[in-house]
Amino acid sequence: MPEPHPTRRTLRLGVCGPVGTGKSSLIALLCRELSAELEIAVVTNDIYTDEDARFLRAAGVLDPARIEAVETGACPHTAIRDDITANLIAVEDLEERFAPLDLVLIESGGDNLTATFSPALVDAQVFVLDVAGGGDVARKGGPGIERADLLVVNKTDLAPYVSVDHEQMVADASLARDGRVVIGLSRSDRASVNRLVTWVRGQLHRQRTGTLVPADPGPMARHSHSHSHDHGDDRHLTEHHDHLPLGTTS
Ligand SMILES: Nc1nc2c(ncn2[C@@H]2O[C@H](COP(=O)(O)OP(=O)(O)OP(=O)(O)O)[C@@H](O)[C@H]2O)c(=O)[nH]1
Repeated sequence: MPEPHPTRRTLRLGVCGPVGTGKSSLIALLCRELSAELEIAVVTNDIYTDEDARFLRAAGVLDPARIEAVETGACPHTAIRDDITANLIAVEDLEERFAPLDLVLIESGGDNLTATFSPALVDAQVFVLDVAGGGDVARKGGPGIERADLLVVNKTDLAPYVSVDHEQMVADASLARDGRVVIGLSRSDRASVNRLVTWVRGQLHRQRTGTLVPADPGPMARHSHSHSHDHGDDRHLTEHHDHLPLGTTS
């Protein structure tokens, strides 16, 4: 009878955030930095294509067979939070084919500020913003910004070109996060890359020692809608949860 693989649970790490903030680049960076010491695989999510998977395969940072693409066909958050089946199958397939894996990185399709991973899919999650999205984004809140395990304020090297004070942005984010970790990151700033890599190693250590408990950043924040009714100008304010992005009204 073949010997079973030793049971070393893979760390499943989610990376999400708005379109173009640098999620694929951050994953490529982590593969480059850690693939000599860790067995890594990647799952990407795109709405209509396998663009992110192709970008990562072309980056040459990992054996292309270790990169699987999920085509969500719908809003990216549905596949990482509402119905995670396709992602779980992709992760489990990689874990079986390349056992024992240390780390599976799961990239969400670019979404809005409300998207977060289900804790049933990932052990820990990173939310990525970038300075080019504006210095005020970190103050806008939402579950990812406020409660993801790590918030990255990316592309700090671009800050002078878009008139953003990235240190202030990191300070605003830290305030919104009640002490949870924030890293100002640029792929060209070695010290910031080291901080990111150290954080990932820390998660791996916590997972292996059984102290990493997947935390749900939660659904989008409570918000209110005013509804006008037919009876005169009587207006009712209803507070509830739904799937609209923050700041939109129905
Ligand atoms: N200057 C600078 N540019 C960066 C950095 N990281 C990523 N970029 C650039 O930002 C752009 C978007 O990066 P991606 O990694 O494709 O972003 P993404 O979040 O995966 O994009 P989507 O999957 O489309 O949501 C690319 O042109 C990257 O080269 C950085 O640290 N500094």
